[in-house]
Amino acid sequence: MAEVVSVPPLLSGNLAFFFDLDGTLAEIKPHPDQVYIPAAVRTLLQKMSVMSDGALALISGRSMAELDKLATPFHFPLAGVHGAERRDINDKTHIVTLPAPLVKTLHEELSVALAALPGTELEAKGMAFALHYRQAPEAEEAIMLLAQTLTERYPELALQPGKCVVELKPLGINKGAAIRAFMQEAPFLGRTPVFIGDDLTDEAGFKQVNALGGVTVKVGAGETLATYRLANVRMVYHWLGKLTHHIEEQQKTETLRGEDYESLSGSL
Ligand SMILES: O=P(O)(O)OC[C@H]1O[C@H](O[C@H]2O[C@H](CO)[C@@H](O)[C@H](O)[C@H]2O)[C@H](O)[C@@H](O)[C@@H]1O
Repeated sequence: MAEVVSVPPLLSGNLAFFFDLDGTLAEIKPHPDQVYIPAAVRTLLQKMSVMSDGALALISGRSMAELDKLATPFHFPLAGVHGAERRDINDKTHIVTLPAPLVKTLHEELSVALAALPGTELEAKGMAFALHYRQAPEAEEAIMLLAQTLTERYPELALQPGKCVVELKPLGINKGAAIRAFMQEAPFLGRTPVFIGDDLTDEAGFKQVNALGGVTVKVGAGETLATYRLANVRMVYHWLGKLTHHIEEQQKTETLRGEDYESLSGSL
């Protein structure tokens, strides 16, 4: 386990940015529908995307449809549902599905089971299901047992715990694999990956980015494989603001140096 020492430095070089959403770019809310990314932060993300030639992607447990709504009016490369859905820089989608009969059976079975646990909520995402218990913390054990039973019964499934949620997702799907896929393609290829996340689902991303020699940042408390830490979502916004300014200044300096070089070569 890497020792988490400090806030991340202001980074330089050719960077590729990967951002988790809930708990990183947006504050955790009582209900998933209440979440938003402040307009100023969305604009900052677009600016960072332009500065990195488009090498910025959102990597989330949410569906891509939800990510697009939350990022509006901007359109970023995306990995949704922990990587089961991916939209690359050319808008090509890469989707991992579960067999339709299994999705139907799971939907029916989970709907009945959660109806018997007041305050819990089922979020159906096509190839994955989130079993929320934020409004019913007393149901945590029952939810976990239900998810474990289903993953044992259906080997196509994997269990993904999170903040007041347990998810069922296709086996082999994780954020690390999604980041690896992006890093094999332009404009991400050859850049240094930076990944910021807050939850257990982000650990696979941290592991992958560490292996690629990148920069990993955990938001909030808890054990992690990330190298750096930011205390909360507000600190993420603050750091992103400073980093964007820093990169902008660096790029201005490089442009000026390039112009100096051109005028010097012209006068020779
Ligand atoms: O990978 P992420 O972008 O962090 O998405 C993880 C899950 O986020 C959502 O649930 C979580 O956030 C909700 C809103 O703050 C909160 O009410 C809930 O308790 C959290 O578990 C989302 O609903 C899930 O689909 C995502 O997988």
